[in-house]
Amino acid sequence: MPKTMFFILKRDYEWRYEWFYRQGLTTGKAYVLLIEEKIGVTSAFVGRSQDHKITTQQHTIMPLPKLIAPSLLNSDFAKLADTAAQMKEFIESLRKHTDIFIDCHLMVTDPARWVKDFAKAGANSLTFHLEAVEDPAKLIDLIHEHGMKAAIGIKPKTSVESVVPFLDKVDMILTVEPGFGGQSFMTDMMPKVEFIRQKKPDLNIQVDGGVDTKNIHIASKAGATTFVVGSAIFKHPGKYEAIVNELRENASKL
Ligand SMILES: O=C(CO)[C@@H](O)[C@H](O)COP(=O)(O)O
Repeated sequence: MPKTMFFILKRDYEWRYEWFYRQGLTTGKAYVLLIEEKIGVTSAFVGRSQDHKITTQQHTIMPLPKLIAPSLLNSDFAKLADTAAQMKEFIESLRKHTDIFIDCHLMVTDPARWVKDFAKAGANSLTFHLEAVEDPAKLIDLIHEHGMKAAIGIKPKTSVESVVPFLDKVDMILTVEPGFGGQSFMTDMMPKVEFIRQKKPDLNIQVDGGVDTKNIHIASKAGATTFVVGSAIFKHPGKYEAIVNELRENASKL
């Protein structure tokens, strides 16, 4: 029996076509019907023709949420931990008080050395720098084996193409020069975000460095979904919640 050809037109970040085939159905010309965006939910109607009769199915595609990730690097807490070992202890003590998702950005030369310790300490995700490891795929597997998500950070001068082989296995972070907070937001890094978003419409892409209420929409429009924010939050003691809410609101304004 010939095949039926389907395709889905999804408008989450960019219009994109997914072609897939099903065995055993009549070959027909596929139609894409209206995409509806209602209350942040995109519905794709997949049309197909079979024996010259068009039927449709509605698929609901939830766009990725926009997440604010406060970075403790530039906060009073950070004074407690200026080495990976101290950071591990800090995570252990933090974990006793909260079940919040903790993403540890390991700006260290031998991240593999810390995987087991940070998993035991209660980290949910480890971000390592592509520039710091010989075999990123092996480290990603090690992080996954310890029950954590894996993310790759790349420095401004590192080409975005260098992470393409790993995009199926990680979240992604694009960052300023690693190691310290308070740097300026790098608008010229946004084409990297757009490049990855085009390749991976459903990948969580983090932007880190100088993000604040005035520029977060730039990163969001480029396709970022998680925003690492340090100074813009922690330089306003007592106003954290209001700032995080404003960040989240501005990230959603596209
Ligand atoms: O993690 C890094 C650099 O490695 C910093 O970019 C911060 O964590 C974010 O700091 P701010 O720029 O928001 O102060």
